[in-house]
Amino acid sequence: MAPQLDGYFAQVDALSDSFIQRLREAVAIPSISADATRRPDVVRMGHWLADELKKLGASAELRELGKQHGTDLDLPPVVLARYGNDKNKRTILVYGHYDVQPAEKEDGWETEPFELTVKEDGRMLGRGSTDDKGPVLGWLNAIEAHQKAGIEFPVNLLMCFEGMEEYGSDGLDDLINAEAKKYFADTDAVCISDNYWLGTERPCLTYGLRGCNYYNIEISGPGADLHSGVFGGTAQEPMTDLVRILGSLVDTDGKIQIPGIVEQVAPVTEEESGLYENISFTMETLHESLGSKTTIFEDKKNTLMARWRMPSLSVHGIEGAFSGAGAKTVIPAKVIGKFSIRTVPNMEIDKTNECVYKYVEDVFKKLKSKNTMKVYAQHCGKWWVASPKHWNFAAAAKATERVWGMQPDFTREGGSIPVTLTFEQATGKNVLLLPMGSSTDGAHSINEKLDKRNYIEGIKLLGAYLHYVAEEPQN
Ligand SMILES: C[C@H](N)C(=O)N[C@@H](Cc1c[nH]cn1)C(=O)O
Ligand SMILES: [Zn+2]
Ligand SMILES: [Zn+2]
Repeated sequence: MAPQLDGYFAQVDALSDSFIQRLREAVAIPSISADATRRPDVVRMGHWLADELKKLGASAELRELGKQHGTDLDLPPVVLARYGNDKNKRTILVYGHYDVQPAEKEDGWETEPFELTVKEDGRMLGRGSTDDKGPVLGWLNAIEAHQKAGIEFPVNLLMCFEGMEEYGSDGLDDLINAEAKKYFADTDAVCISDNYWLGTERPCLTYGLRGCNYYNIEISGPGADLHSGVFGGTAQEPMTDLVRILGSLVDTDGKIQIPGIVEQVAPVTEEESGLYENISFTMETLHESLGSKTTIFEDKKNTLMARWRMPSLSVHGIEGAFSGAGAKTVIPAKVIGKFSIRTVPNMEIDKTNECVYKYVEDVFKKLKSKNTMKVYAQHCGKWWVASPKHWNFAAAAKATERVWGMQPDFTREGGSIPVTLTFEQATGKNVLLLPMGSSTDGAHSINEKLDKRNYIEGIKLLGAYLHYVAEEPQN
């Protein structure tokens, strides 16, 4: 089956240094979507990607999305591209994102975050290496290896790469819905490479994601930041109110304290209960990727369920608060607390928001503070669960066996890719998540990396998947 694959694999190996160089160039562009001052870099990254695609002979265009919600800031463009237009071939739509999370060397990075550093043990450190520049470039590299090996590309490839995924995919839903019957009209299936293996050895195919509702709690009082020696004890402090509210949202064991949240969660079925034991995941691997043994649960089943099919609430930070080294005796005048809830079936965005607003307002009222409080959702994306019983998954499973020599685990993911559900609903086609990186990659964290082995074998996997897609019979 898929006889040309050996030639393709040999070409990927031969081109591996230039594929790493392509990733180095991409990592060097600090395309941080959450930081407005970096917006020109995000835009530059979109242009760089479109140019790389054009050099490979793809037709690529930059689609503007208008202004960022509630601001005067232009959103970065979406890169839409097509490679191949043969009516006798299947058409696969792939999605990825070219924006990254913020990163500063001072956060504790071993290396400069925006300089790809390849270590002797094969770790390729750099912001965006695994999330999601490595996987996005995987598709481009697969095209190039086919061309250089003189092997016919097995499918038509449609590509949609956005620059706001790490900030709620602002504006993308509208574009996907508008293009469903136009640019994406001949899509037969969708593939997204933007998540991770559960461990470091066994690859996986993913059929579910949690959603994410992201909240701000704004508290203000004094007209300006104050000297705590002069005003401490005389003014009510926004920060004091905020930490009391934030501290009331969730307990030490992750139990969400907001009424009406866990009540929405779908009950565990008997069939589902048996699923977890067969997944290759150990608490030791979790400790390795966590960098500590501070887990809430001691066993695999409860841990996987907590990640995949239960909601969680995380407190992320406080805008406006003193957070530097040393000791600053300031009373901040206005602080914004940030937290999010990862949502699961059958939670609803609006119902969850109502529960959060009511709870936060009640807690604030009980504080009897004279300060002003505002709570609102900054962005919300829905959870997604699909059926892995589809030729799209069958092709990916065969490709995994061919490249990695083992069957993949079928997993769900604790993270969120807000547009997955939009693609499924807008195109009416099956969506598959086919990860490249592993559990120790540290996406969103310091020292984010992609192992060279996962990058190079991952490029082989993406190409092999497309060959098996071309061979797979209709369901
Ligand atoms: C799984 C994916 N690589 C990812 O990191 N997604 C982000 C997206 C996001 C940001 N805000 C809300 N969702 C994530 O899961 O945090
Ligand atoms: Zn991310
Ligand atoms: Zn991502």
